[in-house]
Amino acid sequence: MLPNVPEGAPVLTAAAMRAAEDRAIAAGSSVAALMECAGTGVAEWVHRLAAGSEVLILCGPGNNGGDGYVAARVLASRGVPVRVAALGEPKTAAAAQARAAWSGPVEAFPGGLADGDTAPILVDAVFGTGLTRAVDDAVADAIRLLAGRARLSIAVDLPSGAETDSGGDFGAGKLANFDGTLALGALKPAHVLQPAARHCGAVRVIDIGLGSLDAVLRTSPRPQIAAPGPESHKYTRGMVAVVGGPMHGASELAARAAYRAGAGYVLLLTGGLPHPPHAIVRQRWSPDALADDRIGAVVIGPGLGRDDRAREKLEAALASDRPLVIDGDALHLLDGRLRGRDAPTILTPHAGEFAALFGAGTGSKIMQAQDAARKSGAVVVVKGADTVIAAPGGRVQVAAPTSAWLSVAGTGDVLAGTIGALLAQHVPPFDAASAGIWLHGAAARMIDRCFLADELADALPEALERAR
Ligand SMILES: NC(=O)C1=CN([C@@H]2O[C@H](COP(=O)(O)OP(=O)(O)OC[C@H]3O[C@@H](n4cnc5c(N)ncnc54)[C@H](O)[C@@H]3O)[C@@H](O)[C@H]2O)[C@@H](O)CC1
Ligand SMILES: [K+]
Repeated sequence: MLPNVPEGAPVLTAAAMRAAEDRAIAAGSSVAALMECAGTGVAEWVHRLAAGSEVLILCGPGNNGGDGYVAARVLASRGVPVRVAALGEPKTAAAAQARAAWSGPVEAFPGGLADGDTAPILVDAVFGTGLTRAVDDAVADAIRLLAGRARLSIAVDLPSGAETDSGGDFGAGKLANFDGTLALGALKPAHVLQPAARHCGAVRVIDIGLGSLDAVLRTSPRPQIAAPGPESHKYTRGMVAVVGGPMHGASELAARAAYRAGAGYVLLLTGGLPHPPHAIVRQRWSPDALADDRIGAVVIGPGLGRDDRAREKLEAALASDRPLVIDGDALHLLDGRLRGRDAPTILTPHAGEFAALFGAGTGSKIMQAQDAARKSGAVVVVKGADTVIAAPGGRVQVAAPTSAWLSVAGTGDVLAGTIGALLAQHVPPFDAASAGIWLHGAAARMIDRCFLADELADALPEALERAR
């Protein structure tokens, strides 16, 4: 049930890590001291997890390899059987010092390891944040093979071959799958962005003495959502209007999710005959349908359609001064029409909708989301297995990876309704988006597999129970 990366944690790029390292050194530390901390921290985790089994540590030529030599020395001093295999001699002074302090043999990697060789515990300290180009095929293949054969595989800082800042895979499909990754000092984008994130396994951060870290990017925190009090009534709990269209199911799901996420009153503007759940108030759409100033948020897009009538509804929603969640079909009709809108606006595109709206951008998903938020003036939620939330002012979060079972029809509609409920309760838009994604992810993890979007909506109250 635990998310596999720490919540609310700073995420630093390779350059930001180097800057933090420089600050620590200026304050009296040294690369060797940081490496000693890192390697000792790795050894402590491995010692605990290895439970006496033999450990094979693969060391690269840079400081990631240096961490590996330190870990080997510390593990051996604690009586753990350790083997070290290295990709050449160390190229940095700190790594050479760590290598010199390792008194055991060093096997050649990958060539020196006999075919079929392995150890129950495999530690990858080949490359970390210093990797700037693709890893040789023979090296990538050997890491993948050894990690696959091991009972437990652990990456030091990053799976070797991961691109630190974009979460890309330098090896183009050759990254090994690890059971765990020990992030040194702080998370990096590759721990949360795909495809690298899925290769990390459970990520834990090791404190290496860098002090407090200031980062623009963080993982989404667990939200704190207050329960209603004695003074609450249906309108203070938040009134959500869902503007529907020809695909009734989608707007029904958004409306249901809004209630399940705590809204006090949900109005579904599609019309039609009454049917369960009767708590959803169904009305026909009219141009002045959004004039009720008790409406705290409008959700538009799920099941809206893309015809002239849909355009007319979107036009009215954009012209209103209500906070808006714009999703699905409505994103396809936007055409840059957000300019000049003062009320809070949240856009929730998936990758395809994002590209259609903002074009095929360059840079990491994080940078593209920040750019889109700046250009549109809206909070932009770029959905996916690595959902990024960006605000126009530059604030940005990545949600912890959640259940891949969310890849089913209707879950996006549930998310739009969930965010709508929080927005209607006057949660600021960035926080509403962040908390909505957290609730949605937590609900998915709780119901586990093969769920219907309706069931996801119905699991939101249990997720809310954990958001206190
Ligand atoms: N930044 C920090 O604060 C700290 C970093 N530490 C460790 O240092 C790592 C970064 O160390 P480095 O910058 O030395 O870099 P790495 O150890 O990640 O790798 C760089 C080395 O690999 C070589 N290299 C790069 N791409 C290659 C390729 N495709 N094929 C073959 N060789 C390649 C480089 O020439 C260099 O020798 C971190 O990931 C972490 O493990 C820790 O030791 C201590 C503190
Ligand atoms: K590594």
